[in-house]
Amino acid sequence: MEIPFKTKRMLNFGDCDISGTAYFPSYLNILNGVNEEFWLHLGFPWHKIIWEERWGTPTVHISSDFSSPSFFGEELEFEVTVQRVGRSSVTLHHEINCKGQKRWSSTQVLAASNLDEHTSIPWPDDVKEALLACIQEDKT
Ligand SMILES: CC(C)(COP(=O)(O)OP(=O)(O)OC[C@H]1O[C@@H](n2cnc3c(N)ncnc32)[C@H](O)[C@@H]1OP(=O)(O)O)[C@@H](O)C(=O)NCCC(=O)NCCSC(=O)c1ccc(O)cc1
Repeated sequence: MEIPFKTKRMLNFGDCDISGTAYFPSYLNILNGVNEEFWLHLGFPWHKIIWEERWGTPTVHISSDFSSPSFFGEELEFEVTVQRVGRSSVTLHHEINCKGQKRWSSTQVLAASNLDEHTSIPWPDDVKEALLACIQEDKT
């Protein structure tokens, strides 16, 4: 996986208001799709960990700053940086740019959670190792 993880998303009709300006609830849904893709590339696809292993990564904190508007038909570039790995949490930072301009950013904390008991669990060893490798290998 490229570190930091990068991917792109086009702003579709359903992501925007009637003026064609991106709508922030859609941004969060798009961001969740980017997270899902990040976990897939990390080696832990959500359909496997949720259905086969019964743990997930619910968001316990998220904050966002929106600096410039985005519009219908634009392609947003997402960059995901792992900032911190705790016992059961990981802090991800997302930078979202388009055409060389910063559009928004978000800092998000996910916590590994047992999906039957709804309590946090320590990261499985291989997951923690993969997350820590993202910090160590990030040269930016
Ligand atoms: C995740 C929880 C089960 C964890 O509860 P607890 O067992 O009491 O956890 P802890 O207090 O141990 O906290 C776990 C870690 O998160 C950290 N944490 C908890 N809250 C916060 C906040 N607000 N900020 C920062 N860090 C936090 C905490 O410091 C722990 O970090 P470590 O030291 O690294 O272990 C519980 O907080 C919860 O269910 N919260 C609600 C989550 C939710 O509804 N999120 C919104 C939408 S759901 C969602 O996004 C999603 C659901 C399912 C999926 O598979 C994927 C995504």
